[in-house]
Amino acid sequence: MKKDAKIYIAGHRGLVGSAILKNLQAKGYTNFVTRTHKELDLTDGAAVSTFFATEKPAYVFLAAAKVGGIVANNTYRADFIYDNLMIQNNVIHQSFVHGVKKMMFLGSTCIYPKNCPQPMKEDYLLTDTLEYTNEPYAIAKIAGIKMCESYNLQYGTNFISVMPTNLYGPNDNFDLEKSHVLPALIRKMHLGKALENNDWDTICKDLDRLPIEGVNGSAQKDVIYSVLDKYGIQKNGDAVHLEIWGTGKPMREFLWSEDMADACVFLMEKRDFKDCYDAGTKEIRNTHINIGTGEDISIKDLAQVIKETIGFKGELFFNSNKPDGTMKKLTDPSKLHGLGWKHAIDLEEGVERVYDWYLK
Ligand SMILES: NC(=O)C1=CN([C@@H]2O[C@H](COP(=O)(O)OP(=O)(O)OC[C@H]3O[C@@H](n4cnc5c(N)ncnc54)[C@H](OP(=O)(O)O)[C@@H]3O)[C@@H](O)[C@H]2O)C=CC1
Ligand SMILES: C[C@H]1O[C@H](OP(=O)(O)OP(=O)(O)OC[C@H]2O[C@@H](n3cnc4c(=O)[nH]c(N)nc43)[C@H](O)[C@@H]2O)[C@@H](O)[C@@H](O)C1=O
Repeated sequence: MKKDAKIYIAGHRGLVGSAILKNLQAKGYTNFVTRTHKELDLTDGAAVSTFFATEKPAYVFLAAAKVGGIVANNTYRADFIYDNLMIQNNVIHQSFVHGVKKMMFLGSTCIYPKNCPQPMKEDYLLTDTLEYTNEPYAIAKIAGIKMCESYNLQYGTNFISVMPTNLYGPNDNFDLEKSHVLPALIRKMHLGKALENNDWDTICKDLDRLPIEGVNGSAQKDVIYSVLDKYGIQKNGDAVHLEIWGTGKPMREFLWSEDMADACVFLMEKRDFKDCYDAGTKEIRNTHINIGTGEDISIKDLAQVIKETIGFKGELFFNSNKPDGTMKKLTDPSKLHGLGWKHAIDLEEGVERVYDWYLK
């Protein structure tokens, strides 16, 4: 990529898209085109076609998607499959029509089977059935990989796909019902700590409940107690109890979003679709690449790390009425490591950084 080449980052305000933009800027790239969801709805085929015809980007990072945690995926199943298929179909197809030099499609490690051998190699795609909670999202992501691969084979395009593990960092979604586990636990424990300190100012700021002075009245406090209760944060006497969804036993692998962005830019600069050609078998194999750390942690232990970082002293309880999802999904990142890239930020440091960001 030349430093002045026109680069479209779809989803530039999101967790990953914002980190990709920052990474490219730091590396000296200068020519960006961006649109918010409001300015360009990527599910609208005609609007996407007009956008590509007008802007003619040379490179595209497809980091826009309908994204959410386990409950959001399981609840809004139709939205997750429809929005994601439409967004990626439109962006991939228009990238072909308008001669984009290289496009990167972002998938997810939920493309791998529910009971996949661990750690998960790229080879294990489409070898067994998927985890039910995010099956619609995963099927859209698998379609994205196969769409890139098929356009490359039929039309000679250069579209590459990456499959990131669970990500976290600045500009994440902290919605307590729809977000992923790491931002959800940061926010819940931040609120839990404020509740054990009777810090109503912090609670109100966090819940966007204004005017702040009003909460000293007991009626307002009751409202706040019921909001916190809905999110699994309760006060019994002086003790605060905080709900963790599921059994706490599932294992997850977490990657700092800025490391993820660095890996994306690294691969965009270094990797082409033709690199997937296996000279031995004369086949195109594994057209996607895992992006992960190769290390995982149980949800229970993750909760402990966040608890210690934030300084929340209350008790954690596990609600097994909420889904666990897949019990383990650890990537095998050896293909990426073999190309010369490895992550830099470990989980403890990342949790500290994202909590600092959240406080600011
Ligand atoms: N977060 C994670 O843990 C993981 C994410 N991924 C994948 O990485 C990619 C980026 O995810 P992440 O950054 O977390 O997601 P975010 O939810 O943080 O950001 C998604 C972005 O997509 C944009 N967007 C959503 N729908 C539309 C639409 N219909 N039209 C235009 N823009 C739209 C949003 O725009 P706006 O800001 O304007 O609303 C937002 O900027 C996705 O493909 C996701 O599937 C994969 C594995 C894990
Ligand atoms: C990245 C990946 O993310 C999704 O899959 P997931 O990893 O299962 O998502 P998650 O982060 O929401 O949950 C991880 C684990 O954590 C537990 N858990 C505890 N307490 C909370 C909690 O408070 N919130 C959430 N969300 N989970 C919690 C939760 O029960 C589960 O066992 C995909 O749908 C799909 O989007 C995808 O690709």
